[in-house]
Amino acid sequence: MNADQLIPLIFGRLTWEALPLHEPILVVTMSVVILGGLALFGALTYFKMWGYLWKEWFTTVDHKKIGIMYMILGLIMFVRGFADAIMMRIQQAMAFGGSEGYLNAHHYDQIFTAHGVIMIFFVAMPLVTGIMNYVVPLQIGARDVSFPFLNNFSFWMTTAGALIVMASLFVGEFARTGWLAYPPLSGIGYSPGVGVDYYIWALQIAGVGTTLSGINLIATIVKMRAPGMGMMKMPVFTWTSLCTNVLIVASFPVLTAVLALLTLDRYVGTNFFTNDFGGNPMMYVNLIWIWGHPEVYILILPLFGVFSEIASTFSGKKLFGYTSMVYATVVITILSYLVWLHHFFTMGSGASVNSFFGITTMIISIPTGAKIFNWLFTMYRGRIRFELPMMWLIAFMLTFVIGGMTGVLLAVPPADFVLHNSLFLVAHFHNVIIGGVLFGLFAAINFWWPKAFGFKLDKKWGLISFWCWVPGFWLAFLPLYVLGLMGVTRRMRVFDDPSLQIWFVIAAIGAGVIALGIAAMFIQFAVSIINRDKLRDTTGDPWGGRTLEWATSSPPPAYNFAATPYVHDADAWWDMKKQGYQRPLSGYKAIHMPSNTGAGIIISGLCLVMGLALIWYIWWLAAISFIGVLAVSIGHTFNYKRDYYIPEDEVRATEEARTRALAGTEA
Ligand code: HEA
Ligand code: HEM
Ligand SMILES: [Cu+2]
Repeated sequence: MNADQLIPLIFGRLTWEALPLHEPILVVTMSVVILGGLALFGALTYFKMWGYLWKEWFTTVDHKKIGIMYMILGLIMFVRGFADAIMMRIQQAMAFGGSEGYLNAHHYDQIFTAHGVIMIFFVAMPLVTGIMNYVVPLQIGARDVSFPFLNNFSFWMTTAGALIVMASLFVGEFARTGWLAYPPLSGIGYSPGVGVDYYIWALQIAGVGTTLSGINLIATIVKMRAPGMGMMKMPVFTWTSLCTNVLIVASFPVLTAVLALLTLDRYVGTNFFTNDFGGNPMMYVNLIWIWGHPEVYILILPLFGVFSEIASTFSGKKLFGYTSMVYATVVITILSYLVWLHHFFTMGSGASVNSFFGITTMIISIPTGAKIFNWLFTMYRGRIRFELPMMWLIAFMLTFVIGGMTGVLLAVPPADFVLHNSLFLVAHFHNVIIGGVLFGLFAAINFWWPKAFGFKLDKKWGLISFWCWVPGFWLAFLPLYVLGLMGVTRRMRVFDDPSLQIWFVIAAIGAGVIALGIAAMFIQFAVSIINRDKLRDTTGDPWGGRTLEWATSSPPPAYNFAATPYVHDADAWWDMKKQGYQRPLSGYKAIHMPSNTGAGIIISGLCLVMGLALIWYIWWLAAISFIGVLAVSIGHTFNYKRDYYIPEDEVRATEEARTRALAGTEA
C-alpha cells in the first residue's frame, strides 16, 4: 500500500485544505482564540487551578455547580452567537449599490446557520437548563436532583456539542443550510462537504444531554418534593419547569430520529428524504417542526415561571390566579404539539389543513394572554419595587406582547403566504426570543445571583445594560418588520434596491447598541465581584422572597437544607415567615450525599472524539472511541464509591456559622 492510499485511511477526508488559511477573518480569529486559549491554560497551570477545577467543578454532581457551569457555557456561546449576528448586520448594511460587502456567499451562509444553531442549542438551552438546575431542587426543598451523576454527564454532552460547532469554525466548515437543515439541500448531493455532518453530530451529542437532563428534572420534580408540597402547592417556576421538561422528553427523541434518518441518507445512501427513489423531503420538514415548534415553548415556558416569581416578589403580593397560571401552562404544553404545520403553510397542505393549524396556533394566545393579565393583576395595587428583575419584567411585557401579536398575524394562512420567510418573520421570532427568553434570563440572573454567590449585582451597570438592550432591540428589529412588509426575504447577502439600505443601517446601529448592553452586563458582573463585600447579603433572603430557595443561606451549603422543610402553602417560605418560623438550632444529623465522579466528562470527551471522527470519516478512531464509551460506561457501573456522609459536626459548624451571620445582620 502506498502513501496515497494510507493517508485517507488514517485521516479520512481531513487534509491541510480544511484549515481556512485563505480566509483572513478566520486566520485572525483563530490566532486570537489560540493565543487566548494558551494564556488561559498557562494562567490556570501557573496558579495551580487544574486540581481545584477538576475536583470541585468538572466532576461535581452538585446541581448548583452544574447549574452555574451551564450558565457560563451559555454566556460564552452567546458572545460567539452575537459575533455572528453583528457580522451579518454589517454585511447587510454594506452590500448595496453593487457592493458585495465583505463576506462571500460561502461564508455568509455558514454564519446565519451557525448563529441560529448556536443561539438556540448552545445559548438559550444551556441558560434555561442552568436556571432550572440551580433553582428547582432548592424551590422544592430537595437535596439535589434525582440522578446527580446523570446531571453532570448531561452537562458535558451539551458542552461536547458546543465544542463540535466551535471546531467547525477552524477545521473545515459549518452547514450552509439554515438552522433546520432541510433536505434535499442538506443531502449529500447538494452539501457534500463536512458542514452538515458537523451540524448533525453536534446536535445529536448535545441532544443526548438535553433529553437525559429532561428525564432527570421530571423525576426530581415528581419524586423529590418536600413533605406537604402537593402539585398545586408547587412554586410556579417549578410548574413551568416540569412542563418544559415534559416537552423536552416528548420532542427531542423526534429530533434524534429525524437527524438519524438524515445521517443514513448521507452516510449509507438511503433515500428517506431525497426527491427520488421513494424519498420524501416533506417528511423531514414535518418531523423537524414536530420537534421545532415545541422547542420554542421549551425556551419560553421556564421564563414565564421566572416572571411569575418576580411579579409576586417585587409587588409584595401573592401571585394573582395561581391556579389559572398552572392551567395556562399545561394548556400551552399540550397545544404546542398541535400547531407545527404553521411553519410551512406555503408548502401545499391545502386550505382545510392550513385552517386547522392556523386556528390551533391562534388559540395559544388565550392562555398566554391569561398569563400577561395575571402578572398585571399581581402588580395592580401592589407595593412595587423597581429592582432590576422587575424592570426586566416590564420590558418583557411591553416587548413580548408585540412579538406575540405578530406571531398571530403569521398564523393567518393568507397573510403567511405573503410574509413567510420574509424579514417580518425574522423580526417576529427575535421579538419573542429576545423580549421573552433573553429578557427573562436577565431577570433570572439578577434575581438569583445573590442566592448563588451571596452578594447582589451592581444596580448602576445593570441599569446601563437594561437601557442599552431595550431601545437597542427595537432599533435592531423594528426595521425588519418594515423590510419584511416591503417583501425582503430572509438569508440575503446582497441587495439591489438602494431605498432599502437605510433600514439595514438602522438595524446595524441597533445591533451596536445591543453590543453596548452586552458589554455593560459583563462589566456589571465584574464590578459586582470586585465590590462583593459592599453588595453582600448575609440573610439569604435579600428580596423578601416567597419560595423555599430563600429559606437557606446564600450560597446554599452543599446539602441545601439542614432540615427538610415542611410545606403548607404555594408561597412556602412566605408562609413560614408569617407563622414566625424559627430555624432549628440543634438536632443535626449526618447527611447522605452523592460523590463526585469523572465518568461524565470522560464519556462525553470520548463522544466528542467519536463525533469528530465520524464527521471526517476517520472510521478507526470512531470505532475506538465508541468502544471507549462502552468500556467507561460499563466500568462506571462497577464504581461502588458513589456516596458519602457529611458528618454531623460539619453540618453543625456550617449551620452555626449561618446563625452567627444572621445575628450579625440583625444587630
Ligand atoms: C420563544 C420563542 C417563540 C414564541 C414564544 C413564539 C410564539 C408564537 N409564534 Fe412564533 N416562531 C418562533 C419562535 C417563537 N414563537 C421562531 C424561532 C420561528 C421561526 C423559525 C424559522 O422559520 O426559522 C417562529 C415562527 C412562527 C410562525 C411561522 C411563520 C412562517 O414561517 O411563515 C408562526 C405562524 O403561525 C408563528 C406564530 C406564533 C404564535 C401565534 C405565537 C404565540 O405563542 C404568541 C402568543 C402571545 C401573544 C398573542 C401576546 C400576548 C397575548 C395577549 C396580550 C392576549 C390578547 C391577544 C390576542 C387575542 C391575539 N411563529
Ligand atoms: C442579540 C441580538 C441578535 C441579533 C442582532 C440577531 C441577528 C440575526 C440576523 C441578522 C439573522 C439573519 C436574518 C436573515 O435571515 O436575514 C438572524 C437569524 C436568526 N437568529 Fe438572531 N440575532 C440576535 C439574537 C438571537 C437570539 C438570542 C436567538 C435565539 C435564541 C436568535 C436566533 C436566530 C435564528 C434561529 C435565526 C435564523 C437562522 C437561519 O436563518 O437559519 N438570534 N439573527
Ligand atoms: Cu411554531
